[in-house]
Amino acid sequence: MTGFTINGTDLLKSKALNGSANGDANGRSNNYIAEECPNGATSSTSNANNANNNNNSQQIYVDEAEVENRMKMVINEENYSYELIKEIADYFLERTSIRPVIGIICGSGLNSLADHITDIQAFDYKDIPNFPVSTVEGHVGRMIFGYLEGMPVVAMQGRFHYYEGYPLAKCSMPVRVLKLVGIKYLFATNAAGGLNPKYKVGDIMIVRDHINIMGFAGNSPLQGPNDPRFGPRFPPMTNAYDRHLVRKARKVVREMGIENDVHEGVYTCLGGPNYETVAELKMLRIMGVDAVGMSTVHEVITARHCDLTVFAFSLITNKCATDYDSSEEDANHEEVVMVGKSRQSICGELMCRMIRDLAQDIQQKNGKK
Ligand SMILES: O=P(O)(O)O[C@H]1O[C@H](CO)[C@@H](O)[C@H]1O
Ligand SMILES: Nc1nc2[nH]cnc2c(=O)[nH]1
Repeated sequence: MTGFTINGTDLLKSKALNGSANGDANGRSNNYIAEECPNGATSSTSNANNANNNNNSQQIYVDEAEVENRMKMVINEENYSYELIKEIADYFLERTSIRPVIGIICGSGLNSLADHITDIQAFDYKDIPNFPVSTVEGHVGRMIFGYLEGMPVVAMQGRFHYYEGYPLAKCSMPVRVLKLVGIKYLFATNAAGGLNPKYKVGDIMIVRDHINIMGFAGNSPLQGPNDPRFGPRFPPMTNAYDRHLVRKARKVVREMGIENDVHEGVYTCLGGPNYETVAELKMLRIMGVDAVGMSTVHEVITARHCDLTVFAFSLITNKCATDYDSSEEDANHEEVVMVGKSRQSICGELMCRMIRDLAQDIQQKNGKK
């Protein structure tokens, strides 16, 4: 329970005195008074010393047990332990005999990528213990196990975004689940705004690299204690997007005859949910960004940390306006989802051909052993 005193008047005194389950008879011993300092900082002192404090400063009563509970919540939210992630992985392993080699994350409007999977076994996120739920339109919220081009795969129809209120570590926690389920490759897809002036709506950008803008501000999915069972404290990111898979994508795109509509470029993730201002987009372009989204980067960092091989592509769902007189329509999620749906067959074909090619490589490698 928290209480507030303003100018010496205890606004929640009755609650503080009567309602504290953990406090003493006066409901006070486990409480702290946080005093608002003149410079706006907050200092905490045991309320035993302050019970009679009647000065004009603002005071905030904070219940110790409540603080502890909230700290636990924060720690648990942001740092899913290895054991908890293993429990989620085991939930799947106990319910399906499929042992996927590739994990696929379907971007906004790209749920249909999973339609190519056969012999499916599907799990709704809401039924998976300790799993978050999808709250964004265009993200179904289902984990699908099955076979694609003969390869055992698992696809996430729906991902988690920072703007939904999930910390980055929780947004990318499913990648660790998939790692413990056994995948070796992560194929991430997303919808993104095209910042490179050459990109058209409906084009595809093979992600060559990313700029982790949220990381510039110290926000990382790997923040907090490192568990070496997942990976090292300081993982490198120079080969974040596997160069062999990028080369393979180039070949596949040529075979499909779509090379004029496909590019290689740099993706960045902003926190969202708002789209960018013109000034922000100009700055991102100067930095070398080709496509802007609100996902993928933290998933890829988490994937590389646990040594998964990553391939990613963005579907360009809108063109980013970099001048104030631009005739581009304002970015909006309806358009994003609609373009996703209208380009589902080309995106699906790219994904299937990549996986077919990769399956051949794996078979060849295994044959050589
Ligand atoms: O990255 P995905 O999930 O594909 O979706 C992108 O599209 C949505 C905005 O329209 C945001 O969620 C952004 O991240
Ligand atoms: N941040 C961002 N995310 C998107 N997702 C789809 N389009 C966009 C965009 O223009 N900006």
